[in-house]
Amino acid sequence: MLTVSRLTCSRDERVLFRDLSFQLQAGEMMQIEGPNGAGKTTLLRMLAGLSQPEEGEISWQNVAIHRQRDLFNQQLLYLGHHPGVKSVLTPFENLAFYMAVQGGGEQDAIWDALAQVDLVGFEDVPVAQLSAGQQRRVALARLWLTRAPLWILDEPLTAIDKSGVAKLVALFYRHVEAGGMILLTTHQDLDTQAGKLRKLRLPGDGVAVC
Ligand SMILES: Nc1ncnc2c1ncn2[C@@H]1O[C@H](COP(=O)(O)OP(=O)(O)OP(=O)(O)O)[C@@H](O)[C@H]1O
Repeated sequence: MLTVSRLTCSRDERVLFRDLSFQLQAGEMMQIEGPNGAGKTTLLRMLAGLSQPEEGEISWQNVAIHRQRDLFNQQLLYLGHHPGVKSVLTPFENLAFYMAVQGGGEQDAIWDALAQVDLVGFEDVPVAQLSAGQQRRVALARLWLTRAPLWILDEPLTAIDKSGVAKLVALFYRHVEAGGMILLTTHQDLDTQAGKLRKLRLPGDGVAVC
């Protein structure tokens, strides 16, 4: 369970959110909504432990995340705006590296992940030579490899074509149905399984609405 207690954040003297509190339980997916500049990325980075809140606390399984940094990082998959893959390596090498960091696994799993994101045939091409959408797909392929229960995904559907989006959204719902947790931002409509998606709106004026 991820617990957010009374988080406050301002940028350039503008309050993005104030006293923000919520819990995300196993089996839940929450979409952070709001206009450009409302603070969605800022909030997700904070929840991933990449920046500190001015006030408030973030806990994972009832322990503050800054007190269990390594454990929290093992339980988390964070995908930010940038693909976060090494551009001189190939898709296969990037995913093999990710598997090794996770503690190893079968090569078949890498081929399966490459197939899921339609990159079979491009596995040996340096990432720098792939299109923007393909580079994004290399990063997203980690979702098929990870064992982390908590996914924090900033605009995961950006630059992805229609069939890719459908596959990803199906994976998101499978992950939460299996007891995982997802916090994500997207400007796309995810209401394919209404009732299973919680929403948090950041209007950008400091008053968030759950
Ligand atoms: N490192 C920073 N220093 C100063 N201001 C920042 C910093 N990062 C973000 N901001 C400001 O904080 C506000 C919120 O930015 P953020 O990227 O969180 O918005 P967002 O809701 O994710 O927007 P978008 O939908 O455009 O991605 C913006 O006004 C931005 O200029």
